[in-house]
Amino acid sequence: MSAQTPLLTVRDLAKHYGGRIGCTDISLDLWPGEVLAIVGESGSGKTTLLSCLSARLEPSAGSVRYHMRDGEMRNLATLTEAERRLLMRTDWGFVHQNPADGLRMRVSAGANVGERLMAVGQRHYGRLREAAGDWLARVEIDAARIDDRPSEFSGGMRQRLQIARNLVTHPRLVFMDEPTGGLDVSVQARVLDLLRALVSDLGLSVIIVTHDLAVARLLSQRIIVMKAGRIVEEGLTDRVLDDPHHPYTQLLVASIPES
Ligand SMILES: Nc1ncnc2c1ncn2[C@@H]1O[C@H](COP(=O)(O)OP(=O)(O)OP(=O)(O)O)[C@@H](O)[C@H]1O
Repeated sequence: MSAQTPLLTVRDLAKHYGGRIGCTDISLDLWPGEVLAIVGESGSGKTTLLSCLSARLEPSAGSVRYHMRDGEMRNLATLTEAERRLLMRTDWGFVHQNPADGLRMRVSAGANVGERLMAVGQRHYGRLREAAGDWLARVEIDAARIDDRPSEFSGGMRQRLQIARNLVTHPRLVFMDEPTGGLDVSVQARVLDLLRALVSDLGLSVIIVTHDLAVARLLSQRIIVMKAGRIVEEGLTDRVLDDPHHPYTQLLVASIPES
């Protein structure tokens, strides 16, 4: 794929809930290998935007186009349900804040990872198990736990398992919704380190929603700041956080506790 072609192109996107604005006037490009953070206070439209970008919610106006593996730029609104599901199971990942939303809690850790591979046609039991074992190791879960269910895992382990389940198919684009939001602070740091290493090793493109500017600083190269459904500022993460131009961003940055 040409480095000159964006992976995702968003133009004049809006989502309304009745008379209420979810998000509006959103235009952006995501480039291959780029990590983009969407930040803003509660109710600013982050989740609405992420849902529209990941084809979970139909926009009220505007377009989201994705550069498919075959090179075609497709408007997500024109995908068939089968095409959309295939994208979600293969080329895309989605890491939820609550691991239970992205895992099957009553099947083993190994099966949680293997299942995504089966969806792309891998059938050989030995190879599925080997790949699952490799991925558990990559997310620092002891191989001896492969037959345990996620319901027997700690919160941090569950989140690492959810990450493994998402990455096993080598997606090109991973959406993340507050991936460390539900974890204890001490556990957050380890999951963040792991995410950062995996994103860089695999050259992933990521769109991450977070209200935590420290998470945005650690993971993202570019940031968009949302307020009342609109983008009020965007730019390179270090620039936006070190030299915020919009008064709202200045307020957000000022509210980070000094560490
Ligand atoms: N299903 C819905 N029905 C009606 N209004 C909604 C719905 N979902 C979101 N909204 C409204 O859209 C706006 C944006 O909400 P959204 O959940 O996208 O914000 P957010 O930035 O993700 O907030 P949080 O950080 O609290 O998750 C809010 O005014 C919200 O009340």
